[in-house]
Amino acid sequence: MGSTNDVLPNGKLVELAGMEISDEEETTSSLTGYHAVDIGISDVGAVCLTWDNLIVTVCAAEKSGSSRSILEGSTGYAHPGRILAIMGPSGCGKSTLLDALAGRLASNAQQSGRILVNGRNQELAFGTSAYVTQDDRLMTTLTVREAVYYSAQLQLPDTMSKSDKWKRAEMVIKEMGLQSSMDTRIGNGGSRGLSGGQKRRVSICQEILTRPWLLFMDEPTSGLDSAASFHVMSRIALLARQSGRTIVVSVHQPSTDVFGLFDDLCLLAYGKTIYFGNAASASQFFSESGYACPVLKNPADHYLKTVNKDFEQGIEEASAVEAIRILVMSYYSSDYRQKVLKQAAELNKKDGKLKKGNRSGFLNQCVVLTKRSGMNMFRDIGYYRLRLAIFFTIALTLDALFYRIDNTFTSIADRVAVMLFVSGFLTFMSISGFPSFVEDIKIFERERLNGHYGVVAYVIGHTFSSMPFVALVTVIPAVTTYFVVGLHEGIVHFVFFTLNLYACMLIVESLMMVVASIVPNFILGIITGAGIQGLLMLTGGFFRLPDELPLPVWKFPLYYIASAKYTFQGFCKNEFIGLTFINKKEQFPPMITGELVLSYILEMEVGYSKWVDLIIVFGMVVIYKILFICIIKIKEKIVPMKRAMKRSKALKPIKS
Ligand SMILES: Nc1ncnc2c1ncn2[C@@H]1O[C@H](COP(=O)(O)OP(=O)(O)OP(=O)(O)O)[C@@H](O)[C@H]1O
Repeated sequence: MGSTNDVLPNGKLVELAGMEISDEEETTSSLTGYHAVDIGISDVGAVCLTWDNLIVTVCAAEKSGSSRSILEGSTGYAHPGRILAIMGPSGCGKSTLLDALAGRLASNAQQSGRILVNGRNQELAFGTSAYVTQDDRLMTTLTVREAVYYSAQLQLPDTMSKSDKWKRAEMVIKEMGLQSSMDTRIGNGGSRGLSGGQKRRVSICQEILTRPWLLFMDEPTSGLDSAASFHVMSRIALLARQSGRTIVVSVHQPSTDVFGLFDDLCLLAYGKTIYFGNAASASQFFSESGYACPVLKNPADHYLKTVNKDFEQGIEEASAVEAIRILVMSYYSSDYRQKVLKQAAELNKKDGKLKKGNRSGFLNQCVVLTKRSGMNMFRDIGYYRLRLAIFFTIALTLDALFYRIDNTFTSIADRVAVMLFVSGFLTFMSISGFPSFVEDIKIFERERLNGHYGVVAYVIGHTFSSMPFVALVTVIPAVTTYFVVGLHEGIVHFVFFTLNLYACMLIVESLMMVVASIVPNFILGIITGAGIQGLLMLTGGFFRLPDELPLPVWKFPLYYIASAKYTFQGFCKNEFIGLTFINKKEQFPPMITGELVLSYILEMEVGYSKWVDLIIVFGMVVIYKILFICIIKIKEKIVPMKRAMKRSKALKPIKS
């Protein structure tokens, strides 16, 4: 069986995955006798992670309030310079353990027990650790080179030159064996690009760029063949051993070679700890417990097969249940567990505040995010290109239906219809960009949690990158419609019409951003966003005139905060003020001015200029952006606070 010692014989110069590790970089731990880089916690950022009696439960059925146990009192540690592998059958709680350690448990999960980082109860989110999650949230329109290089620009400090960032990006791409796919787009279901295993490696590239001191990886080898798995894991092993990084990985089915790269092993079965300790000693533990690994069999396969009861029935299932029971009991009464407790206690003595890595500056992040987001919007057909084509087609249809409207009484209804359609329906259709935006938000959440950049930089990047595209989907329909339909003549009127339409688009975009921050699911988000839009349009003062709106709720405050009120009002003021309409039917007066149409027929507030309406709408855009930032910040503050409260409760002495 491969072991750490096979790979890194003490006192020898060894070659691992093409790179050298010298004996000077290794010392032997006084406690367990293994080879690890002895890192002085206070000098550098090395991270010792320990956890004690970690219990995680989730609400099984929210109404009944019953909960299900996912982790049942896990105790262990992750040591600088070593790889800890978490193994176990599917659904045994590997990801849950990683999430709990990384401070990322789902909101319906309850956690108790103690997690200490360098001997302290401190949070692990936002830049203090990196986490390669199981789902690869990548910008699918970018090539491998672009994705990793943008990541390098976002994460690596400004003191590093651009060429060095390029070199680092290329180096990690090569380390992950992606050099032949450098210029392939990542792709997704619609546009085929990289394979699942290649995407996995791009995710890893992005997280190891900065050489994080603590790295969590959920199934880093899923989708990879055994050779690729070995190469990927050996690079990660090298990262741990050469520079004292602490690495925790969950793995499903490692080959013998890959298993040989693990230093420590946490073997779980249905939430219970079967074994924790030196990976190489697991074989001995299984033998001592009566489940010896047959000769020439992959030990990882043997361990997993022994404790998997998912596919067994009757007597076989009972034997797996029995094996789990015996192994759990055997482990809890063994020296292996005593060693773990001792090692964890030793690691907890090393007191050190967690340091955030030195990252790229705010301005640089804004510029890089603007460029990256702009490129994504340009390449993603769903973001703006399809919308532009549809808006153009609709603009042509408006031309055909309202071609050169005249100045008669009947044109009043025509003009109102055009204004309503433009301010209502065209902007309503801006919701169609929401799915692309939700994908964007998911990437933001991953990168934000890993501390790549902050929410303000993201909002600035997204806003600036979208502005030219929004301008394009505004100007093209505006030019196509305005003159052919024959709306109010004059360049100033046209400019106002275009600016107001631009503001309409921006406000829907900003509103949808807020919706996405609360409902980050594109089907639920579209329903919610469309509902809010519909509500704001209905109360905007056209479908029911302002004086007819029920006073509570619909008039105060909805009518006054509905952007549709100001956009529609702005369009109508721009259109009607200064025009006179001629009557050709005898029962009506011979003419009526646009001002009278606004104040008596449409009951609009004509006491102030259309420019004020426009400024109010732009002000609302800013308010929505600030609201988005606040929601993200509040979520970021409240979730860790809740966890800290749960943890401090759990810090009460644990009964043995
Ligand atoms: N937030 C949650 N709410 C409800 N159930 C959950 C939650 N998180 C995890 N679980 C359940 O806990 C169990 C363990 O899940 P987890 O993802 O940790 O397993 P795993 O060992 O990583 O599985 P796999 O190897 O298949 O990824 C599963 O049955 C899962 O359905």
